[in-house]
Amino acid sequence: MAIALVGLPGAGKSAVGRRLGARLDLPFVDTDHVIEQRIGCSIRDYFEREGEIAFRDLEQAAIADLAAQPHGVLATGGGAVLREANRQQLRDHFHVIYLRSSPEDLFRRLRHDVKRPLLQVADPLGRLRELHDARDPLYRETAHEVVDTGRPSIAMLVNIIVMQLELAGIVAAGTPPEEPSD
Ligand SMILES: Nc1ncnc2c1ncn2[C@@H]1O[C@H](COP(=O)(O)OP(=O)(O)OP(=O)(O)O)[C@@H](O)[C@H]1O
Ligand SMILES: O=C(O)C1=C[C@@H](O)[C@@H](O)[C@H](O)C1
Ligand SMILES: [Mg+2]
Repeated sequence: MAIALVGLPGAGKSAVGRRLGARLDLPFVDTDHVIEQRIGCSIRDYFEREGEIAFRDLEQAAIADLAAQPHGVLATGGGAVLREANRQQLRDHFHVIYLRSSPEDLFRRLRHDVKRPLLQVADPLGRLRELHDARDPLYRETAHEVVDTGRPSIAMLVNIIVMQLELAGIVAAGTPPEEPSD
């Protein structure tokens, strides 16, 4: 079984994906980590040194490799849907879930973050609004399901996703629920 999470930076793809993988007893893979292992430095440093297009090429190669053997829970980078080739690979080989978040919620979560290169600007909330407007249609086009992340905790989101996967017949019913620890 192969599940991919898409959504804006801070939507919870890594945090939710890791716990969803543990819950379903599936390996968890984060494309950002795969890329960092390949380049041997942080994405932020690579962005600064080589630029966004070089990063997007690496991201496309990583997604193509992962889609060739789809298995487990995949957290994609926030910009993975920008390229048509990635949207198609994800849609064709994974059950794709869009973790939708408002720019305001994301800003609250990420305002002290220094790791996300696209948000190191004077007006990060404005930047998140632009990213949301530009990418929301692409996330929707890629995803088989949309889950709103505004109110639920990470543990609740895992429970909601598992319930939806059970209803859709993608995982067997009856997986014990996540403890609400956050
Ligand atoms: N539903 C939520 N409630 C509370 N905190 C959350 C929620 N979702 C994510 N967070 C927190 O927000 C921060 C960003 O989450 P995470 O790193 O999982 O985002 P991401 O979607 O993987 O972002 P990126 O695309 O930049 O990799 C983390 O500190 C995470 O614990
Ligand atoms: O939203 C984006 O374009 C990005 C999100 C991160 O996950 C990384 O993939 C990178 O920082 C780019
Ligand atoms: Mg992440």
